[in-house]
Amino acid sequence: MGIVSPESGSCEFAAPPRASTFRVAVLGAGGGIGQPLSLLIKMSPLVSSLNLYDIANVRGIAADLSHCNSPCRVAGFSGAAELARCLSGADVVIIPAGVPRKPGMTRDDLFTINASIVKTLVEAVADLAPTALIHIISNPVNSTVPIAAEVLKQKGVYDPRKLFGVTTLDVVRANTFLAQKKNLRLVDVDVPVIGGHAGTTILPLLSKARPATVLTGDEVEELTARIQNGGTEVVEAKAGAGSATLSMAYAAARFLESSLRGLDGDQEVYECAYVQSALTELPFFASRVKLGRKGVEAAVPADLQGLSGFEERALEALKPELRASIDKGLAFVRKEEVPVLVVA
Ligand SMILES: NC(=O)C1=CN([C@@H]2O[C@H](COP(=O)(O)OP(=O)(O)OC[C@H]3O[C@@H](n4cnc5c(N)ncnc54)[C@H](O)[C@@H]3O)[C@@H](O)[C@H]2O)C=CC1
Ligand SMILES: O=C([O-])CC(=O)C(=O)O
Repeated sequence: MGIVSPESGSCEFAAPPRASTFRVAVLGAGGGIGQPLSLLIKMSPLVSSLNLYDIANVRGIAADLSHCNSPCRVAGFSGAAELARCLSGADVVIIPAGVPRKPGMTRDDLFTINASIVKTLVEAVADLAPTALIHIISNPVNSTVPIAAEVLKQKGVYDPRKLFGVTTLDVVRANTFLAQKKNLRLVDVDVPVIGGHAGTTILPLLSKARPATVLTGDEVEELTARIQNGGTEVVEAKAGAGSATLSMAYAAARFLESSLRGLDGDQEVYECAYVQSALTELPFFASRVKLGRKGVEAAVPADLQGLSGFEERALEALKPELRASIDKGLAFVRKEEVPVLVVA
């Protein structure tokens, strides 16, 4: 629509709308992450339809959000009987359904409950939105992503380019903590984070940070530990009231935006994510990936080349735990005996 400029009286045209808009479903939308994430998605110009699903009642949340005067249409679906309608036509399905940690728990302690939740939800996605991108937030991500992959394989619809464990919060924390430590302009900072999403499997590559930053050995160790323990820092501060929700919603919204830009044909869209990977001997691994029209276009091997000695050692050290978490997820779906996982 043209806009008449009061100064010149001429008719100017607003920037053309983007080529595409997308349909997004959030499963677990009533929770601590689901609600603020849904608000951020409602604000996205790339999203035309937002479907909220939870076993709890989300109709009120949907009604509330729908009053925001952004164009995205919002609908709420509560209870398993409404899941099919929620998923129908989705381009991206985001899954933050499941229980969060309490102080003293590891992410792996959530496996008992969350593995079944993720399995059931991904079975429905496989049946009803088999071509959608799937963003898994539910912990333990190191195992829930292999669970999802195995479910999709058994259903005959697995496309490894479309399944992601959301590790963006690790990058968000790494950027924030490094910028604070070295007094950098936050907007310029970018730290790739590889490996997985639990304790020492989270490996920030500070030697690859942009802008290039000189850090002492002690600074690297201190920053690495803080990034690895970022989740626990929040769990302890919340003292029994859950884990990170607002920063996670922010991170998940960023990852969604990047995924949608990729789907929309934007070039040079990169994010770190936990995906099926051939970068190491581990079948799933978080690294920087290029996002495109079909999801992951390629993993970026360059980040793993020329690591510091500290990073090399940390990478080798994380592999046994990450492999055990992957095997535990796969065994759960294959109904094999679940291997015992020892985590710090
Ligand atoms: N990937 C990451 O970086 C992060 C992952 N998380 C994980 O995200 C998950 C959710 O955390 P919060 O939102 O804080 O928990 P929450 O307990 O506040 O919300 C979870 C929601 O899931 C719903 N839910 C449970 N079972 C369901 C099912 N079968 N179908 C649909 N909805 C279901 C619940 O009703 C609830 O509304 C946890 O597993 C947590 O560990 C949390 C922070 C960061
Ligand atoms: O720590 C947790 O349990 C939640 C999480 O994954 C994070 O904040 O990184």
